[in-house]
Amino acid sequence: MTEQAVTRIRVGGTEGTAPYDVLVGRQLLDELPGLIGRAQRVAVLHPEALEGTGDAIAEDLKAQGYEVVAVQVPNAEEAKTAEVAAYCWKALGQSGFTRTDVIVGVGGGATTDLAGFVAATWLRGVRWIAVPTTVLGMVDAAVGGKTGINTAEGKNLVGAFHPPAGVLCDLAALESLPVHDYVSGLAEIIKAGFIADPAILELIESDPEAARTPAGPHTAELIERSIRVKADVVSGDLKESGRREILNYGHTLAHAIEKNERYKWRHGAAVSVGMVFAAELGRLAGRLDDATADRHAAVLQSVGLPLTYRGDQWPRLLETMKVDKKSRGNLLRFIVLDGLGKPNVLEGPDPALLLAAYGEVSS
Ligand SMILES: NC(=O)c1ccc[n+]([C@@H]2O[C@H](COP(=O)([O-])OP(=O)(O)OC[C@H]3O[C@@H](n4cnc5c(N)ncnc54)[C@H](O)[C@@H]3O)[C@@H](O)[C@H]2O)c1
Ligand SMILES: O=C(O)C(=O)C[C@@H](O)[C@H](O)[C@H](O)COP(=O)(O)O
Ligand SMILES: [Zn+2]
Repeated sequence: MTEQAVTRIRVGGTEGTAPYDVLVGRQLLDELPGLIGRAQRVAVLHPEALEGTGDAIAEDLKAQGYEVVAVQVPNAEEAKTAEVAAYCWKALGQSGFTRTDVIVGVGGGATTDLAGFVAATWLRGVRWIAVPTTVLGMVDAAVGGKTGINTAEGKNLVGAFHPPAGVLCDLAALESLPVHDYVSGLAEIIKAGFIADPAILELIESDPEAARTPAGPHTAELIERSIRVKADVVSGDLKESGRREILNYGHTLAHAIEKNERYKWRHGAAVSVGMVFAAELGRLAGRLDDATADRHAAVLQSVGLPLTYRGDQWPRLLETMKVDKKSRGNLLRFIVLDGLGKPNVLEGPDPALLLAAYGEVSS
């Protein structure tokens, strides 16, 4: 039997945190005990949709001699609440979970955001390992140490920077992912293309239909390139004091849409609309050329991502955007492009410019 190739991408340890590796390949769960090390207890957090996977990992770890605390959480954004975090803290407390024990988050970005947040807060911080099972989780959410939950007032408003000890991206997991969720993850891949690695856009544009499935010829390359973009950025700026803000491209509007939809829209779908808006904002501000701005809608639409949102919701969206984490006091700040692969900040745009840019995505 030929050995499967595993790609290892290092995320640098900055700001007092340890470096770690993101592994991309197949049959990676054998790596888990090595990352867990000498812990006595391991809490395996997984969503309802991955009950079978969660159970299999738990059984495997028990066979290796660990005491396993299995914690099943709701699917998707329903897991990113203070109530679910409290449920997880209770499970840890009742099992006697100590500072040398380890949390493993298995699932999409919602689950790993929650698992990381529980790890960041339990006993003021325990080790955790991410096992992302969605495209979006692999290329973005599980990498970089942003962890958190939502509140009624907005997306990811409570959280902590708490990098994982390792990230295992087992491409086989993507085979059970519904196409809607698979495509949602492509939005963050396309984001990486626009902000830093245009080769990503070319790969998708060469065969958009194939990009929609894990069987596509470029799946591993798209995932690895996007992880490299994220790893490069967060390695230099863990706590978002500067360059890391570029990863928020399209997110100012996206998070407002998600809140407006009571977190029923997938994050990637909202980011897609948010990037069309940000591209138009860049164009209207005189910073982005027409061809690159138009390329956004073209590539996003080609894979089946949405480009529009309700026109009548603009006043509510604008209100929500004011509590975006990039805002400073009353100053709204957006990431826009000064050209392909040249992200930059646009501060305090004229409200008329924002409204005009919203016209581009308004349905
Ligand atoms: N921390 C970060 O840096 C960061 C980055 C990007 C996104 N995010 C967050 O990630 C979240 C979105 O993540 P997502 O798109 O992965 O969605 P998700 O976690 O909501 O998962 C989508 C659905 O797929 C199910 N699922 C997961 N893996 C599966 C599999 N292999 N087979 C079948 N079903 C599966 C989940 O249970 C859920 O119902 C958002 O909350 C977003 O804010 C965080
Ligand atoms: O890692 C980052 O930094 C990002 O901004 C990546 C985003 O894709 C991600 O959605 C992140 O969770 C948004 O963070 P927030 O600080 O705007 O809540
Ligand atoms: Zn995102």
